[in-house]
Amino acid sequence: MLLSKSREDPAVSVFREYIRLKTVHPEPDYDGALKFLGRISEELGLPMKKIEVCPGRVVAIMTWTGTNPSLKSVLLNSHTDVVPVYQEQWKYDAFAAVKDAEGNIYGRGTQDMKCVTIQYIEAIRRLKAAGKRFPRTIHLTFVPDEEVGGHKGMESFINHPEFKKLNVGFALDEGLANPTEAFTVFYGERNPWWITIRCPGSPGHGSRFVENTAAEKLRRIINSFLAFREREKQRLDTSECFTLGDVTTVNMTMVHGGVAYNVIPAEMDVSFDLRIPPTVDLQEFEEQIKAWCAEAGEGITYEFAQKFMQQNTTSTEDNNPWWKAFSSTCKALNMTLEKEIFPAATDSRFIRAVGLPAIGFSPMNRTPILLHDHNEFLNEEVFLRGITVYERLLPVLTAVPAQSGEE
Ligand code: MET
Ligand SMILES: [Zn+2]
Ligand SMILES: [Zn+2]
Repeated sequence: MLLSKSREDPAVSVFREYIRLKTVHPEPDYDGALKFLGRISEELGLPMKKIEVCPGRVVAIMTWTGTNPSLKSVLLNSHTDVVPVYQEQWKYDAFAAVKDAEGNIYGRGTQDMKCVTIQYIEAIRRLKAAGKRFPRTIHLTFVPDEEVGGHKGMESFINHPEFKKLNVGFALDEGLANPTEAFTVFYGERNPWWITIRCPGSPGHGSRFVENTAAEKLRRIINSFLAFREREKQRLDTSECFTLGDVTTVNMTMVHGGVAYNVIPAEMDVSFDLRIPPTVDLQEFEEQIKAWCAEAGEGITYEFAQKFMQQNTTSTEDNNPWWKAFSSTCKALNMTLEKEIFPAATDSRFIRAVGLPAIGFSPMNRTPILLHDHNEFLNEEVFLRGITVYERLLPVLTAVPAQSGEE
């Protein structure tokens, strides 16, 4: 036991230390994360800037200045927060970073996305130790609140003057594990729409056939949305080439209404989580929602809690120098890439929304997709291989020749 512990790669120990920080919602220990990152910045000899983009919400930026700092930079983004756990469903404490005999490290954030944060850091540690310098500057950004929508995190930061100062040319952010030998890369995302539909109706005594009730309208709304859900599911199930990112998902996630068993309510509300691929015409889609509301009865209104409207995707053509740099390095490492639309949402959507290219990539092959799930884990060998991947990617990405518009 002692022997195996003493043999652990120091990068794995740093990863496990980071997993132990409870940056978990609803009250993430962001101070703990900033302290940890501050120490790393000293170890690496890279300056770290802290920008409070909203009260209590700090973005940390570590910078490795290039030999030609007027060129656009490469951004390595990661979020520091993680989603809550159902501890009773876990094999081990979700914040203990237990490593089992096979080298699987268990913990919330092992896949989403504390692995990537430490892989960036450890790749840079190795490159610095080898005395390397690169033409383009590398910025590492560590952002809060991705898991609660990014409003007080990347969405605020992207509009901050400090973000403009970074002069970003290309960004890497998180992706997903892949259970096969291949690695998945994401060049776009589905748009999250969170909608609540309010169905007003005539109230009355629970013993009567009242006309125009909220519940009848609610039922029609639910039927329309869930029938559409079924059609989209069919489309995914019957297609050879579609992945989840290519169809629209609809899930009914909340229902509210009613005051007593025997009072017909004056209003009932239903909420849906919709994820819409970038190929869908969003105006048309909203018209469809309006039509469902109109068909379901009088007075129905809707409201969005989240309505992302940007549909930019990042080029994965070989004539794009960033993609070429990324994909040719992966090829040289004998990695097979599967290009997909990200089925959920990440901070990349804010980066792409301001017109910058961003690739979602977490180098985890031979790994089941367990983000947000019980017993999230990552094998230490897969983790260590990922460091090597970034160690190879960074010199190539930071040596992409100046493009037109760059001096
Ligand atoms: N990453 C989380 C998700 O996809 C939160 C993003 S906000 C839509 O649900
Ligand atoms: Zn994530
Ligand atoms: Zn997540």
